[in-house]
Amino acid sequence: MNQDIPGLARPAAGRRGRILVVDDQPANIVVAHQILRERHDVFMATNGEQALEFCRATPPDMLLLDVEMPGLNGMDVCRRLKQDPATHDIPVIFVTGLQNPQQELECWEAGAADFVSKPVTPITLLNRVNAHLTLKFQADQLRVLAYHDGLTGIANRRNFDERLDKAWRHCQRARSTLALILSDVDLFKKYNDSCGHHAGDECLRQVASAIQDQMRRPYDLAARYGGEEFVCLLPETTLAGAVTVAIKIDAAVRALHIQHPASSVDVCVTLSQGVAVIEPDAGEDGERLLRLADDQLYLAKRTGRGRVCAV
Ligand SMILES: Nc1nc2c(ncn2[C@@H]2O[C@H](COP(=O)(O)OP(=O)(O)OP(=O)(O)O)[C@@H](O)[C@H]2O)c(=O)[nH]1
Repeated sequence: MNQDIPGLARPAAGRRGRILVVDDQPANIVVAHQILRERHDVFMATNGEQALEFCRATPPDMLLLDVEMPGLNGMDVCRRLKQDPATHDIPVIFVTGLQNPQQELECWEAGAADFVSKPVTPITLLNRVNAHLTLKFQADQLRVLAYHDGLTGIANRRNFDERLDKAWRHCQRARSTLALILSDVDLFKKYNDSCGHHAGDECLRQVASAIQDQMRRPYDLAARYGGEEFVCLLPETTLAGAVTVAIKIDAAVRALHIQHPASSVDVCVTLSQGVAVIEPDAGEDGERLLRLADDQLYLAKRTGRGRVCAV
């Protein structure tokens, strides 16, 4: 039905948005729902606390936020969303009944993406929502590209560096251990030379996926560390636990049965792995953990490859 409305912009990236409509007057929510429901999934909250709870639990793609509400008003809600890294990228469109420049200024300062006036004009509301959703989806896509490796699709080095820093501080606070596995494809230069770069790329994709499949806890991270080297970050994990994961990775990669005609280790592709565990200390950072794991990886290479060494 909306397709027939003259002047309607293309729906944002062809995707349905998840839009939270926040208004203390249920009748206003019903109006917004009627306008948006055909193209988007609409959720509702009738006060600020409910809205914040919804955003923390299941962040929507956008908020349509009433300015005047009893309790937490729209500006309070917006400010809190912008302070929380988990919600600060959600665009907020204020729905305002007053033509009040001072209030508008406060909304911009609170982090508004845009305004619409009550009573809302359906075509204007839809176009504003679509325009901001398009920007939001593009920003989401850029973030995925910036934090993931283009060849294998798993986390990239930047992603790992940031997560290592967070995991370090978390384990320091929790007085728990932080484990790290460095995994390097054995004799990969020879693999490329004998099978070709295209096969080399495909091999890295399969190895990455096999490693990723072994990450079973929500805070575990597998990343491509560089070339043919991968890293797994395992917060709150003991040495024994990390070695178990490394052995599973070893088995999963061998089970791929990728023929390596130039390997002196096995007939198929294998990994050398170094495992290290540390109880993070104040005044240090993840570099030491990386160095410890790298020493073990070097030991695995030197003592025959296709094995796990741990400290
Ligand atoms: N196909 C492909 N090759 C890559 C990629 N990144 C790195 N390489 C290759 O990986 C090879 C790594 O070689 P080396 O560092 O000498 O290590 P190795 O041959 O695996 O030997 P060991 O580590 O001692 O077992 C180099 O030839 C790189 O060109 C990639 O994205 N695709």
